[in-house]
Amino acid sequence: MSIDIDVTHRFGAFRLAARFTGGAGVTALFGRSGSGKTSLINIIGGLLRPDRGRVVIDGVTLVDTDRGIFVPKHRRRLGYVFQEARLFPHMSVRRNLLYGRGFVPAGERVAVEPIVAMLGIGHLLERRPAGLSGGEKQRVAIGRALLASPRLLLMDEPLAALDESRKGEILPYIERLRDEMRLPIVYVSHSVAEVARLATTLVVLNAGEVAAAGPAAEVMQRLDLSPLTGPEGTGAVIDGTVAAQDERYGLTLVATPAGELRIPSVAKPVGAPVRLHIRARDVMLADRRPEGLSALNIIAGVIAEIGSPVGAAVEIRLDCQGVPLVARLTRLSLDRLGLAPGRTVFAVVKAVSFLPEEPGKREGSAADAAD
Ligand SMILES: Nc1ncnc2c1ncn2[C@@H]1O[C@H](COP(=O)(O)OP(=O)(O)OP(=O)(O)O)[C@@H](O)[C@H]1O
Repeated sequence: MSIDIDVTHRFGAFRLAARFTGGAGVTALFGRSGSGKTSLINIIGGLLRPDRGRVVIDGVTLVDTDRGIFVPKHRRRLGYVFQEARLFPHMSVRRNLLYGRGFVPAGERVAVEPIVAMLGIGHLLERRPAGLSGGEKQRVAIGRALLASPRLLLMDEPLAALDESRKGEILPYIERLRDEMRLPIVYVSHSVAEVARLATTLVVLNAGEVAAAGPAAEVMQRLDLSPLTGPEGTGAVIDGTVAAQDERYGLTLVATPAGELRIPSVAKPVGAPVRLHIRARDVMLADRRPEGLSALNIIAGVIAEIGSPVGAAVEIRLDCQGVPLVARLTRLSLDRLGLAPGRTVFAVVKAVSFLPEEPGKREGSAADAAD
């Protein structure tokens, strides 16, 4: 699977000039409001015809302005999920689901039952959209998109209209599309927590241009991007696997190349992949291995980079056996500890800082009072 985009488009004073490649998994388009995310996903979906450029999905050219190619949207075999579910109010959930399927050639239709089961919407089939919760509507919208047998799913802020607990309800389903159905997804978001959890490839947009694009873990740790992600956004993404469950204390041990980390329990079997997002503000540094701390995770690492100070704060990127970690300290602490690139330090991360299964709650500080 490959996504190959190189387009320019002008709306008055705004100029979109974006070039990036994506592949399997989730390609997240991330950026502030007005950075061009929706314009870009609309160009991929065929809702917007770019002034110039090319859109090639899996070797199939959908747009090539030089060659006069513009495949209309209904012939692109793409699924679209918007911020609002946009279901037909007069139709039952079942008829909504089957709507897009009618346009798919008989031999290429996917079975309805597994998708209904995967999204947990079997009990809703005879209901009308008006009676459904926001999260249920979005699951139906995802089902309708999947039943159109798309080769790529486009999701434009699919969680933005939902409250925090509904977001947490939908995210595991999107992960299942990515991991079990292996459906490539282009996902627009301005939420760092969502991107950290879902993205395989991360494309950061700024004022219509691509500021960075690449594997999510690599892009997330870049200190030079923190003006775009905001102080809440900087952090590291670590991919690990479940090593053990500590049921007595409600913790999960996650194996990473930097060592085992303890996080609040996740309901996954031993060996299952787990992605951890550790925000820079949740990481403290010590110049020797601390003792007698309540924090459960102490990770040794070497200072790889010290970012440019912003006000009192400075961000520091560590290399912990190949695993990145970003810490935000005051400039005062940096000087007091005499930190410099190449020095070995110990990062202290409270177990509750991880909360990998509930990214919606990560935005706040609900967990900050505990260890
Ligand atoms: N149809 C249009 N006509 C004129 N200007 C437009 C049109 N669509 C988008 N724009 C402008 O293009 C810029 C990028 O908009 P776009 O919706 O792509 O950004 P975005 O990153 O998706 O923002 P948001 O997160 O707020 O949805 C904005 O300045 C917007 O006002």
